[in-house]
Amino acid sequence: MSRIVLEAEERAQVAALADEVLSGVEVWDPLQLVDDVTGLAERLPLRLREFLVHSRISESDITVISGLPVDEELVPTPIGWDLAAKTGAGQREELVLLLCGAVLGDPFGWATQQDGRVVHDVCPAPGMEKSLTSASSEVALSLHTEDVHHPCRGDYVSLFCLRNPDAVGTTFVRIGALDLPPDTRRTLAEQRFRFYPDDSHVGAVLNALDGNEPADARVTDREYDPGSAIFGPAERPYLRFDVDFMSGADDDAEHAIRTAVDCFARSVERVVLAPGDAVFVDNYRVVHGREPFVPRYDGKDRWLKRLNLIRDIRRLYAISDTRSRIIA
Ligand SMILES: NC(=[NH2+])NCCC[C@H](N)C(=O)O
Ligand SMILES: O=C(O)CCC(=O)C(=O)O
Ligand SMILES: [Fe+2]
Repeated sequence: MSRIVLEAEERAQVAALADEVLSGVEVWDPLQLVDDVTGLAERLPLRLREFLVHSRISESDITVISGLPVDEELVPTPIGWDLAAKTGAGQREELVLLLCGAVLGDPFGWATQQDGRVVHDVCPAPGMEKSLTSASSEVALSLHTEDVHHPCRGDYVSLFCLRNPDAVGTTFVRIGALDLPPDTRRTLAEQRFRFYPDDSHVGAVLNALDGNEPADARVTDREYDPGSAIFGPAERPYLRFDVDFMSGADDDAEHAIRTAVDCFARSVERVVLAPGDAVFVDNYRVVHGREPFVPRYDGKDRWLKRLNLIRDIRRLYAISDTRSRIIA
């Protein structure tokens, strides 16, 4: 994990940049700003930019910025992402995340997720306590690759912490730390797996199931080509994994999934994000999840902003028929 802690002066510089940009926009819409943030990010503190560029080039597994500005008069935590969207809660924080993220990659979103927004809210929602989505609380969010089903899933998933009063941990397994038996590793590297949209993708799954069925019971409106769970350079491989939304083609492949899950449990690390911390998780090198917690619904709940980043937005344009940052 690589970490930078901003000095007070650097924090003030980021806040001033964000305030200046915000004062020039009439209606806050991150999608309108997204073409500009890469240029604006040139005005972040030099030490921060150098740190992020180095992270990108070295493929740092987990990159943390501490000491980013969070509004001292931050509004209460919205009760669910849809309320956050409706009220426009945490706009300056969305912009701060966009500015930092733009140094690592190009921001994009999903038409099927959180109403097609570019910046998401991660906060607990009533009725979702035991769901398999980021709005859950009482159950652990299993270790996953973000948006495991899609070839254009993010190179990074980034999380900016606005509140975390109960010190709930975000969990990680770095593929470099995984001690997989050789035969399991070999099986995972074969194209014997299918990956499905997770339950946060509304409309991507035709029959919403209750989460207890095997992943391949999720009948969808598109074909899911078999792929491998481990791929890329042998000396520095990539991982694609979400036990809740993948299936193996045969008994051996299913067994490899279960063995990998057991190995994850032995290599899991945790980071407790504090307000002002942003983490950029390399979505090819690391699976991430979250510990369970008790939701409050009193305005003081844990609250993160989330942003997906792809290293080159053209990978997305190339498989689309419109030039959009929102994957249909
Ligand atoms: N194993 C899982 N629960 N995967 C889904 C992860 C949560 C999903 N990314 C969301 O935004 O809600
Ligand atoms: O809440 C967290 O710490 C992680 C949530 C997560 O995995 C996500 O929002 O994709
Ligand atoms: Fe996630």
